[in-house]
Amino acid sequence: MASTRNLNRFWEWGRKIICVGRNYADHAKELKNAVPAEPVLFLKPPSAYVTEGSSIMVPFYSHNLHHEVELGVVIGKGGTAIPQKAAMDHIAGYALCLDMTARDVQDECKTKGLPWTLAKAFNTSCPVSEFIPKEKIADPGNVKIWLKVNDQLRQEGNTSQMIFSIPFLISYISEIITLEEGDLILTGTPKGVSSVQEHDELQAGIEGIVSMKFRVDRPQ
Ligand SMILES: O=C([O-])CC(=O)C(=O)O
Ligand SMILES: [Mg+2]
Repeated sequence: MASTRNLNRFWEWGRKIICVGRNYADHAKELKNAVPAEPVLFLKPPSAYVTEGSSIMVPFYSHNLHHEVELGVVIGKGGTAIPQKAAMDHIAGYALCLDMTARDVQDECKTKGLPWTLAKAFNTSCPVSEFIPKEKIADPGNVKIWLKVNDQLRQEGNTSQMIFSIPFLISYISEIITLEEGDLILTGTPKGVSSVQEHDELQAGIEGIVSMKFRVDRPQ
């Protein structure tokens, strides 16, 4: 039976957020990481979601919070081991997303060989735009995404630069982690990641499709 829940507010569903790392060679290189032969995956909990009107909070244990602008894919039809040729049928739509990252904490985790949870999964680490129905993006493998901090352009990339395509990612991920309606896949960030401070204003967009604004705050 079709679900009666509204995917327009997919962030309220409490489903998985699966993130792909190092999916743009220029970003892998700027952080001195090898270009991966297989997708790098990590998770954020649904408590990481924040929508426009609320602030991104700097975690109290970090002094180097980075923005990463990414195209998000919202799953409309679940599945396990989805073949690449059927992958696009499982998409309900898209959202512009930020993979907020406590870079100092991530660097420490990398050095110690520890998981990235504290660096990537804290409250407000996943700001999202409004839901973009699938029909509004004819080719998700060719859209321009950008991000400005206080009106200065920091990131600009095209999803055509992804190492692993959206159909490949859906197929690869679903073989390991069953995808469910309402799940979100973050497809990785292009180069230009940088530090944000309390009171900064972040603006990001998918050219011609959507834009969004978030303020950065620090808990008192
Ligand atoms: O922390 C990182 O650089 C990995 C990542 O999320 C990305 O490439 O989007
Ligand atoms: Mg990322």
